[in-house]
Amino acid sequence: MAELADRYVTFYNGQKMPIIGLGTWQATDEEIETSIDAALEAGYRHIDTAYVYMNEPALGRALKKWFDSGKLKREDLFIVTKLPNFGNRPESVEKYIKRSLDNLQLTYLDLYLVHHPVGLQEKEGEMLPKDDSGNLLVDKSTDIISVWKAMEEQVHAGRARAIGLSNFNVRQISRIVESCCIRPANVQVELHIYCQQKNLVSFCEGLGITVCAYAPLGSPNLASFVKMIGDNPELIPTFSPLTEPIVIEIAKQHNKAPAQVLLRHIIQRRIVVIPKSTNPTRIQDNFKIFDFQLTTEEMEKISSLDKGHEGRLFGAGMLHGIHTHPEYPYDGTD
Ligand SMILES: NC(=O)C1=CN([C@@H]2O[C@H](COP(=O)(O)OP(=O)(O)OC[C@H]3O[C@@H](n4cnc5c(N)ncnc54)[C@H](OP(=O)(O)O)[C@@H]3O)[C@@H](O)[C@H]2O)C=CC1
Ligand SMILES: O=C1CO[C@H](CO)[C@@H](O)[C@@H]1O
Repeated sequence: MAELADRYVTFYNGQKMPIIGLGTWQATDEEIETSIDAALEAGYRHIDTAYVYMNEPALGRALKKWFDSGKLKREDLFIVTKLPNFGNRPESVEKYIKRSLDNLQLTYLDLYLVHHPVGLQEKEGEMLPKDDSGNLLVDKSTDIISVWKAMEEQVHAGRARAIGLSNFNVRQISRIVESCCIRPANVQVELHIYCQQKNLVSFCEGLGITVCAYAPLGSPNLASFVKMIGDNPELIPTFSPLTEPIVIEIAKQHNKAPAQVLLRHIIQRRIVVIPKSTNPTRIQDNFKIFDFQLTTEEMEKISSLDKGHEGRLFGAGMLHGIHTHPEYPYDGTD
């Protein structure tokens, strides 16, 4: 059994974030209810969503059911959601956090993240506002510093216990840290065996900022999403962490599944993971990562699989037009 301390990371303000949470991107309303039930029964206490995933209302209903049953209390859970790109304006932050809280039927969030440094224009009801040529409607006037000030106000107002950033690069995090009153508590970025974010992780560690890994299994459904939004799935790299031979070999040694080794490798680096699944068996399996340990040699073997920025799946190949924004974060450097 894992020590209790192994199951959390601790923010600089003392708040504890469960080191594994359930990802919910692409989960439909119907899937949310069964996956939340399966996850909470399996022991998950941390759920990751976002305004743009459009499943906050279903998640809110599922959570209410658990609270009403008396099986769990609000303070037992760690709920994360995110400010949409089209809310990246200081005057929009309060509006969107209030909408998320209403959707989730909650009075506070444990962590509220700026989803992305790139601001988009607002087109009511559209999650990815685009022009007639299919280019994202970027808003080049985004001022990430003033957006952050508005995020800080959400902590003062009691709507968020902690605030953080997602998809920001090291230089952007550094700009926020230099001018902030409340430091980001957590930074959520793409992180898996081929994109290990070694520089960003050590930069954040040095500042006492925790890191959360999205797409820890390599987001195997990404190409179908890219096709669905009208982008070219052929531009998405075909890396597949789940079928990496070194991972399969290590998994056999431990009598574990490749997904469990991928997740274990990340939490052993003291990084939070949020694997998404709507399949109850996989939800349970993904949580069974506290009863084995990778050896130093195994950690090193997996560490050597890193491709740095080349290993990124969520890059310029998707969201046509996003790279024209001055805050586009993935230019191949830190
Ligand atoms: N901040 C950001 O910009 C982003 C945040 N995120 C967050 O991170 C979460 C995780 O990332 P995501 O992109 O979903 O990708 P993941 O790497 O978590 O992969 C999820 C996919 O893997 C499948 N899967 C889950 N468990 C297993 C298993 N044990 N074996 C084999 N396949 C499995 C799932 O299918 P099935 O459901 O059928 O099990 C699903 O298709 C998101 O859900 C979201 O909450 C994600 C992307 C960007
Ligand atoms: O969380 C996310 C999942 O992927 C989507 C497409 O890029 C984004 O909305 C967002 O980054």
